[in-house]
Amino acid sequence: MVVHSVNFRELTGPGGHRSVHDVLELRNLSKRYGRVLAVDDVTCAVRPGRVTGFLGPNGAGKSTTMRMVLGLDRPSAGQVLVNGARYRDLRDPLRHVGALLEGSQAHGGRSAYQHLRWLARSNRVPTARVHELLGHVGLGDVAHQRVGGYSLGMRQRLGIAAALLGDPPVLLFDEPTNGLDPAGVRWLRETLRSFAAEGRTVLVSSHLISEIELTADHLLVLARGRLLADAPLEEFRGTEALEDAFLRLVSGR
Ligand SMILES: Nc1ncnc2c1ncn2[C@@H]1O[C@H](COP(=O)(O)OP(=O)(O)OP(=O)(O)O)[C@@H](O)[C@H]1O
Repeated sequence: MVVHSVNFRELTGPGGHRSVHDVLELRNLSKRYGRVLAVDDVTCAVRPGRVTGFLGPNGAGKSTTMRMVLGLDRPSAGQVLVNGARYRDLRDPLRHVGALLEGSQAHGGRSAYQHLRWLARSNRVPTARVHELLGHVGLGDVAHQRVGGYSLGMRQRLGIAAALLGDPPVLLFDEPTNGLDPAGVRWLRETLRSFAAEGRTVLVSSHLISEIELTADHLLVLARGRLLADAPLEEFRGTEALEDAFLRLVSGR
C-alpha cells in the first residue's frame, strides 16, 4: 500500500478555530470501577507543540483516562478540560479533539467513505475533506470497499482519518501503531511529529518504548492509576535507556 507523506496544512480544514492555547488539562481525575481504582487523582496538563507519550503497564489506566477525556467514561472525581471547556460542552467536538481509541471502529458493513462522510456530516465538516483524507492515509483505492474486509492496519488508518476529520487542535491516539506495517509506523511517527510542529496537542499511548523514544518530546507515566512522571523525555531518560528508566520507575525499584 502506498502511503503519502502528508502536510496536513494542505488539506481543507474547517479552519478558523485553532488556538495556540489548546491545552488538555486533567484535574484531580479519578475513576473507580467497583474495587478497582483505575485512575487515581491524576493532575497534569498536556501541552501544544509537542508529542506527549503516555506510558504505563497493562491496566495502568491509560485507556480509561483517554475515554474520560472524550466523555465516554464519567470521572468518579475531578475533571478534564479541553481548552478550558468540558468535552460534552464543546460544539462540534470532532473539531476540537480527534481520537483513535482501541476498539473504536466503523460498522463492518459500511465503506470507509460512508463512515467518514457520516462523521463529517454530523460535525459540519465539508465532504471534500473526506476524499482528501482517504488518499492521505493510503485508503484511496479501497475507500468504497466494506470495512469488514479490511486488515487491522487498514482499520487503523481509517481510525486515524476519522481522528483528523475535524482538523482538531487536540489529538489522542491509543496504541496507534497496532497492526501497522513498518512503512505505516514510520508514516504515523512523521504524522504525529508534524502535528506537534503545527502547534497541536498530541497525546499518544504505546507499549512500544522504542517507538515512543523516536516520537515523543514529553512523557507521562502512569502505573496502577497514579501519575509517576510528567517530564521531558530527555530529562526522564537521563543517561539510561528509556526502557530501563521506565521499567525501574514502574517496578518501584
Ligand atoms: N469498563 C470497565 N469495567 C471494569 N473495570 C475496568 C473497565 N475498564 C477498565 N477497567 C479496569 O481499569 C484498570 C485500567 O484499565 P485501562 O484499560 O484503562 O488500562 P490501560 O493502561 O489502558 O491498559 P492496557 O495497556 O492493557 O491497554 C484495569 O484494572 C481494568 O481492568
